[in-house]
Amino acid sequence: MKRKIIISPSLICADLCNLEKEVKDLSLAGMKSLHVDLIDPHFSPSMPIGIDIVKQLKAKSNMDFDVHIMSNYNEFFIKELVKMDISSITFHSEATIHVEKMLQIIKEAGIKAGIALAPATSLSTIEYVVKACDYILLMTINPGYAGGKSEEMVPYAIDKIRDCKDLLNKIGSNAQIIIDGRVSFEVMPKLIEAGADVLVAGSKSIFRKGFSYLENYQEAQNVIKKSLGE
Ligand SMILES: O=C(CO)[C@H](O)[C@H](O)COP(=O)(O)O
Repeated sequence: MKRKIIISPSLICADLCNLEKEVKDLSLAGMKSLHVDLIDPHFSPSMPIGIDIVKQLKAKSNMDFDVHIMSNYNEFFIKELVKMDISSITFHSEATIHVEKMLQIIKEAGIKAGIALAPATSLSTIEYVVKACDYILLMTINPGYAGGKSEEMVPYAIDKIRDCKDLLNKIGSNAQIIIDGRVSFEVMPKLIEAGADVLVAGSKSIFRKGFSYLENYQEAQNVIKKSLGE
């Protein structure tokens, strides 16, 4: 089957004062997926987006909302999100005692489920539950802030993606690998070669300054096509 790479722009990189217009513009540029971070203060004091904003935006958009919970209150957020028309929900294993229970609540609602890992978290923590996952989200920066002010992707990001792909192959899992954090046009080919399926696009690609969303998305598509040898 032909390999497909999805670009999922990260909502926290958009103009937060104009979210409805921003989501519309991203959709008009041709993107189908939207990465939505729900962050509590344990992960980042910035807390850019709350549950009511997600609810209102979803009611106005046909994009596939790929929600990434960065919170210690997973059960609360998951139970709210499953009432909405959300496409996928990922939550952090580091912040969850009952990982299987969370996966079960999401799957029973007919929503795709994934586990997210902060850069320093070992892949061994997901080994026994990978089969129940549709996604594994690998954070390639330490969670919290978009914008690429100082921090670059962690240096072991590519090795970790390769190791994750090997683990999925070993277990016979079709889970897709989502990469989140400082995904630039320059690094995309390496991410794709290592096994990434979904690229969360932020300040260094879709939200790159000086270009429209359409121009940035077209560039991303060109990079993807080249990387896949199309
Ligand atoms: O999860 C995130 C921050 O915690 C963001 O999705 C991610 O950082 C995207 O923005 P950038 O590409 O600018 O890093």
